[in-house]
Amino acid sequence: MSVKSLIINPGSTSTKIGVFEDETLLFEETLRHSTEEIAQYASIVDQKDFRKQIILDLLKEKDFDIRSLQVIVGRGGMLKPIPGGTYAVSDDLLHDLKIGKQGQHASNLGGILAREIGDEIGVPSYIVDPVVVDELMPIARYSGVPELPRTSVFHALNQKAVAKRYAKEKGVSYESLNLIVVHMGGGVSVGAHEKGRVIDVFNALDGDGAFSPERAGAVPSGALIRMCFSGEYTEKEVYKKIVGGGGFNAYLGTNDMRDVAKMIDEGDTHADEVREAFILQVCKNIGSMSCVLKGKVDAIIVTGGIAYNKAVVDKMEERAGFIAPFTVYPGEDELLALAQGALRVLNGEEKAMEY
Ligand SMILES: Nc1ncnc2c1ncn2[C@@H]1O[C@H](COP(=O)(O)OP(=O)(O)O)[C@@H](O)[C@H]1O
Ligand SMILES: CCCC(=O)OP(=O)(O)O
Repeated sequence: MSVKSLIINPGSTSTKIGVFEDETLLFEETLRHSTEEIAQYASIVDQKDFRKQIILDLLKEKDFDIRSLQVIVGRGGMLKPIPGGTYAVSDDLLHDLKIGKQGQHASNLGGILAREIGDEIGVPSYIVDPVVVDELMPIARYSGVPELPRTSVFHALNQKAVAKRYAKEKGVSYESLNLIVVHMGGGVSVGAHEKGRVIDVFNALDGDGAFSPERAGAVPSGALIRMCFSGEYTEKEVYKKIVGGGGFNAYLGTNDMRDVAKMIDEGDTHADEVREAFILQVCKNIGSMSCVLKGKVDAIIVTGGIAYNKAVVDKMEERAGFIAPFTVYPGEDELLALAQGALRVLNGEEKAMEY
């Protein structure tokens, strides 16, 4: 019997929704959220009803009977560090998504909404390869301050999905390759995949990588400490400068790279410089990961929404193409990867992981 699934993928700048029958996509929709729209809500959990309504409206518009679904699958969020896999949204897992065990990010809403809608219609809910999948090698955890270890927070689902897609296209196994995967979405993550494990990654949320449409990435630590203790800002205000209001938002007032491209086309030299700085930072992250892989890099895979921007990708290749050949998969394979994760469990190919 075939399985109909509803897939919910909340990102920082979008909500992506898909309905599948087994692995066949019946319909999908991506709704983009401007900074102003998101700013109306004090916290991620406060966005729940707004994002739920978008999903229910889409199903209604498609005249789709929600009761014909057998499973709801959400993108997994800021749980404790865990191995990759498919997890049922248990009470413990739901609790950790609600409190944001490792922090606040839109992906926390994936599991919360999957469980809420699943419970309403009496079907199971799952998350797959959440953003906290942790395969770091021990030495990658060192930051220089023992109380502040580096952590694995990244686009695990899509990084793994595109790496496996690349391996399949080359007719080899993911476990035989060394890859650098660059995901450029609302956040940016650059991961070193060594023989099927992400042994090092720049944390995409509030970590040490490149700036992104809405995040600061690494900032000078002394200056940040002085800002924190200046008395001019609350903790929440400083955090907002790092996550939400950082990066392109801070420099240009938009989280949408298409706006940035338009500004540049219209002759805005400041916008052009900001974009060049972004490209430089991402390429410096790629260079770092080439050392993690000791120079043995089979390919650099570029993905995420910003990978649709040819000018950005061409300039990146100009700077970092000497390391390894580039392969570009614009957007992401997350909806299908989520559907497949649940199907593997429902078809008995894999056991659901225990949280
Ligand atoms: N077709 C496109 N061309 C250029 N930039 C795009 C395109 N589609 C999305 N983007 C940009 O990609 C970023 C969002 O990427 P995405 O992976 O969809 O984000 P998220 O899932 O984190 O919300 C935004 O800055 C958006 O403007
Ligand atoms: C929290 C890590 C994943 C991430 O940054 O996702 P978005 O780009 O969708 O915000």
